[in-house]
Amino acid sequence: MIPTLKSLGWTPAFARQVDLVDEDHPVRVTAVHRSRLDGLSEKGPISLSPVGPAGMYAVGDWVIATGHAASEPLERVTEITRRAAGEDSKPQLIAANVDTLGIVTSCNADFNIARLERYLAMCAASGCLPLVILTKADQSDDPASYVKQAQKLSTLLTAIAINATDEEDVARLTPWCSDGQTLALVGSSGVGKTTIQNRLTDVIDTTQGIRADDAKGRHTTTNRNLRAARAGGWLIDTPGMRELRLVDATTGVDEVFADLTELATQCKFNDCAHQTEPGCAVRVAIDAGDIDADRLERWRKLEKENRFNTATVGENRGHMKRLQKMYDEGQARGKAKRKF
Ligand SMILES: Nc1nc2c(ncn2[C@@H]2O[C@H](COP(=O)(O)OP(=O)(O)OP(=O)(O)O)[C@@H](O)[C@H]2O)c(=O)[nH]1
Ligand SMILES: [Zn+2]
Repeated sequence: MIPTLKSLGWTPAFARQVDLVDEDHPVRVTAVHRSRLDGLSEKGPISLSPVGPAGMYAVGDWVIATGHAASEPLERVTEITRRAAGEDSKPQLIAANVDTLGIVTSCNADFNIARLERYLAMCAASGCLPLVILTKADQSDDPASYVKQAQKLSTLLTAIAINATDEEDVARLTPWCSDGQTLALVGSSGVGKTTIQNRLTDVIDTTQGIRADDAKGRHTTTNRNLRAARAGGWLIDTPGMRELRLVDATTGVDEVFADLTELATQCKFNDCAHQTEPGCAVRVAIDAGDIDADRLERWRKLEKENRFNTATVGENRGHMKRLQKMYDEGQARGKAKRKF
């Protein structure tokens, strides 16, 4: 089935970035290879050559195709990044334009508030809406208590308890993957991500390919990374998606711990560490039982980790920027005709 632009997730936020002329048409990136992009447009699957290093694109990006040349990615609505594997901390793009981040955990020992907060901070930094999916509800005596605990973490999030092996239960997730909506799932191994994805999409065999036209002839592209949901939306599932770490989430941490950051503004000292300082509003709230001391500890830990990650990533980003500038200067070809 050939999708429409709207069903691919094209919105006014992207439309207003470009003036389409002649043969130009928007393409959603479905896979990023070393020197080639797979995409899907109103005309069907297409293979594109990137305008710069392939690393500047992510699954879910929108580009403008002129023939088989891709423009640089249009400005993203959301952006999920992580630190690359190993100890160097280059930020790595995982996915773009994901509307909802499904944070999957189970109604059992996997359920862990600190981990949820970490994912929520990352979600807030990416710009996605958080959806907490509590699986294995069928194996818990009291799934509602897990929903309650998760819901307490943020008014922005929706928490749902399901049995991921039950078709009807999983169907409750369709509002987040219908009408061109893009959903991505994160969570520990074994919590049920694959089970959910297979029920939301028709393609069980993830290696199944679709045919695509290419300048060099016909070849096979796989739709493994951006999978069509039965309900009319999309699921992003990339290897990187499965192993996310907190990066550049300063705003995210502040958002998840808004109650604490708000309180901290009332401390007597600007640089209050909320330990033994006089006039500490946070300690007063803890002593009064309004705030959990553990929560303060988790906040400290996340802030510290995030500060460290952001510093090293920032250094790398400067390097990436210089590299990009070189590419930009060398290649004026096939760029999107942006209005601004
Ligand atoms: N009873 C029950 N079993 C579930 C549920 N969700 C997942 N499972 C089972 O848990 C096992 C692991 O599920 P997966 O979907 O493979 O988990 P995953 O998150 O994709 O794991 P990774 O691929 O390792 O990241 C499978 O045997 C599922 O059938 C649930 O809600 N209820
Ligand atoms: Zn304080």
